Amino acid sequence: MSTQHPQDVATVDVDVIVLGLGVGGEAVAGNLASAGLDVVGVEDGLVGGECPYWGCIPSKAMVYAAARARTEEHPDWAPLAARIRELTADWDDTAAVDRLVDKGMTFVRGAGRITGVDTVEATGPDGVRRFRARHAIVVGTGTRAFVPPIEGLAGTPLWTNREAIEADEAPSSLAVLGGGAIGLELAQVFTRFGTRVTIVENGERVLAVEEPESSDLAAWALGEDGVEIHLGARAERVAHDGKAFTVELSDGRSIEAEKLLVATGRRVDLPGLGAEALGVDPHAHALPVDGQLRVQPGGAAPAVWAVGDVTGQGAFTHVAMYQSAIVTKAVLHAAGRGTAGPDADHSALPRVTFVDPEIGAVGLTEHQARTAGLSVRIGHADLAASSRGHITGARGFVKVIEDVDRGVLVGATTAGPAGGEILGALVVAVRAAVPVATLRNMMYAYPTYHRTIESALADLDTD
Ligand SMILES: Cc1cc2nc3c(=O)[nH]c(=O)nc-3n(C[C@H](O)[C@H](O)[C@H](O)COP(=O)(O)OP(=O)(O)OC[C@H]3O[C@@H](n4cnc5c(N)ncnc54)[C@H](O)[C@@H]3O)c2cc1C
Ligand SMILES: NC(=O)c1ccc[n+]([C@@H]2O[C@H](COP(=O)([O-])OP(=O)(O)OC[C@H]3O[C@@H](n4cnc5c(N)ncnc54)[C@H](O)[C@@H]3O)[C@@H](O)[C@H]2O)c1
Repeated sequence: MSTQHPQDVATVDVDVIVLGLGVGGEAVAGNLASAGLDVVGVEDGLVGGECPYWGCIPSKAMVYAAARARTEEHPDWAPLAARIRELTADWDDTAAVDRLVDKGMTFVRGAGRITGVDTVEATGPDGVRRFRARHAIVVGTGTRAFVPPIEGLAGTPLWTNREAIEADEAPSSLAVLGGGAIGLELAQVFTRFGTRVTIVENGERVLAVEEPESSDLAAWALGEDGVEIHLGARAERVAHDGKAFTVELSDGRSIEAEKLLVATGRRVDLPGLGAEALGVDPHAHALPVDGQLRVQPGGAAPAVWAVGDVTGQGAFTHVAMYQSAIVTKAVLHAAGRGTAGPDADHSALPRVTFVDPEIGAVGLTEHQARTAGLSVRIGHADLAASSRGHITGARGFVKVIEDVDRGVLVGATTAGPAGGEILGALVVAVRAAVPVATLRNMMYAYPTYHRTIESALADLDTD
């Protein structure tokens, strides 16, 4: 550990400082270093962020293994735990750091904090280091699991997504707080490995950000797998006696479980990253950005860009990746290299919740479209009524939302086997504003699940 005093540390001038090297920051830092800029990247945890180590990649490996486990009499967790250790390189980011360093980036392990419109201070194992950016600071600090202030919860050995992903064995029982994407995906994984799972969801339905039909399907599917779901119930008190948790609910019931997974949403840490130094309200839910993803504190815009979850435009890896290309171009332009690129367009945001059956969605839900004041027509079709659904007995549906004034789709849901894959067609339809008339005058291969899109489009007439 260095014994230097922070005030003795000289400030090093660089072209760009990237704060947080998760999905978004890693891509921007790599791109800019490859383009020849002098880039310093500051990362407190693992380079790559949540997605490869505790998010998308290991959780989808779990989903994949759980689909097979469902058909086995005595599913074994050990091979899955080994597979996850392999996929995450045992939670080691050496290869990712080396990739960035090979591109010319200077890597600093430590917690970074913005101290001025162009300065960052990083505190890590090697002490304090200070940097000043000639062209840009890029913030990609992501989100952390939010643990609600429930009596007795703090200080217990609770699980967030991280401990759930790192689990060496499936517990005998698991209580899950929160019926969002994380809670649902992990609940289904563990129940399929023999864990008795109970979900406690504050709201009136699970997966509340999606269509009510999606909530019903997800609740039905998890119920079929044996998951118990308590809706409209708040956890009021939590206790841990050294062996198991007791969760007391607002409706008077209580749940006992060996483990407790808290999946009640995620939060950005604006005070922690020093957002106040930019003139941003540290209590805001995200960094406010313009179309070029430049931070907009309200007054004069500093040369600071944001990428990924911290922008509040959708907490998905594909959002961070999409935004990283826009930020790369914008920073290169600010550095006098190349032309300005187009603004980000988040209107056709795809989401896939990887429960079985998968629930894909893009753009607006029916409720969002109506709230936005659009003149709306809805088309709905059951997968079971399609030829392929008839053959396989699969459950699911396609729902499309038309903006009648423009004659285009503004949102859609594709739920069923491969729902996330079928979604692709409707992401194109929404993003490219393909006229509904054209979508109706095309062929859908027989007998596929995606033919249900054609049936949903035909159903628009009945609305
Ligand atoms: C269980 C789970 C499953 C998910 N599944 C999917 C999925 O299937 N598909 C999908 O699209 N998305 C999924 N996501 C979401 C996805 O992981 C995130 O959207 C994505 O990781 C966001 O990338 P990011 O770069 O914005 O932030 P992050 O990946 O969170 O990375 C931010 C990085 O910044 C670092 N950092 C933070 N503050 C500082 C600081 N002050 N100084 C230095 N470093 C700092 C952190 O250590 C971290 O490494 C999932 C998330 C979870 C938790
Ligand atoms: N497949 C994917 O792409 C994927 C998978 C996992 C996560 N993610 C991303 O991560 C984000 C966060 O996921 P999440 O599931 O943690 O959050 P979420 O915000 O989607 O869901 C949290 C749920 O917890 C409930 N809740 C809040 N406080 C509660 C309490 N005290 N008791 C009981 N319930 C409570 C909320 O009503 C909500 O339904 C997602 O929105 C998504 O962007 C994506």
